[in-house]
Amino acid sequence: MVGAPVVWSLVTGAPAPLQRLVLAVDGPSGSGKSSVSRRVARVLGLGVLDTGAMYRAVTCAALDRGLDLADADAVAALARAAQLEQSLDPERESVVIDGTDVTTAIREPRVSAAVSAVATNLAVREELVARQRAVAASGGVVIEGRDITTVVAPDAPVRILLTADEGARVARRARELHGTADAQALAATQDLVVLRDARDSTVAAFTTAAEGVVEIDTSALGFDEVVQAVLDVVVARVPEAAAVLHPAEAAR
Ligand SMILES: Nc1ncnc2c1ncn2[C@@H]1O[C@H](COP(=O)(O)OP(=O)(O)OP(=O)(O)O)[C@@H](O)[C@H]1O
Ligand SMILES: Nc1ccn([C@H]2C[C@H](O)[C@@H](COP(=O)(O)O)O2)c(=O)n1
Repeated sequence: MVGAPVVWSLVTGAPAPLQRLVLAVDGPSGSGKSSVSRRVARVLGLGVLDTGAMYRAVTCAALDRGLDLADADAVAALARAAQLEQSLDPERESVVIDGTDVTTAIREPRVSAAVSAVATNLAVREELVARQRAVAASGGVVIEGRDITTVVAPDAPVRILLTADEGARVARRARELHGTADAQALAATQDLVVLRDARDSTVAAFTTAAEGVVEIDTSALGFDEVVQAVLDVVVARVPEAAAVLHPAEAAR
């Protein structure tokens, strides 16, 4: 079919050069970075680090301990002391903080509503960025968030900013949360996306691409088309990646 997306699939294990690869992905809420990064990691045989989950885990622990999130020192102390274990396996999402499995809890509305207060705490950011850089140093990973292309891994060989217009992002989130993007669902979702981005953008630049970062506007693209666009950038920047990819024979 003319114009049908060609989706890459993995035919062999990732070659040695990809084991050192860091693919940095940023974007605003609903741009698709978590879902796209997970799929790309699977296809390339890489790990995936969801850095938003780290901010969410600290938020969860702070709320569970009854901390006042406005108490920047107390929350930063918690972040510094926290034992955070996170699966990098794209097939298995798992987040454990100080022995408590918060994989599901970090997605609860109470955490989504509060996480910006933690993500805008500069001392918390310093701690979590250091941990994210340690993962980047090991390589073989897709890292996604808001400041990966600019702060965490500005030297990564592949850096991508996923964008989408506000309407598309709110509609995606509405479908995810309410199963529909009707007027009521859109209204209920608008602030979740727009206000959080406004708060988060006070500490990270994720709306315009920094120099050397490839922007992919996903507004009019389907999920598989975005995955392919990302893989095309990877192959353009790291030609060795082509050795493990071939066009899928049928749409996946
Ligand atoms: N190109 C696309 N077209 C339609 N829906 C998409 C597309 N990409 C992702 N989605 C869907 O949009 C929703 C939001 O995607 P995702 O969670 O990956 O975004 P995100 O950028 O990581 O957002 P956040 O930072 O808020 O977690 C998901 O339900 C996902 O399946
Ligand atoms: N590198 C990052 C990753 C995430 N954040 C903020 C943005 C959100 O408020 C929160 C949770 O992220 P999400 O799971 O919705 O992607 O953490 C950030 O500031 N920097």
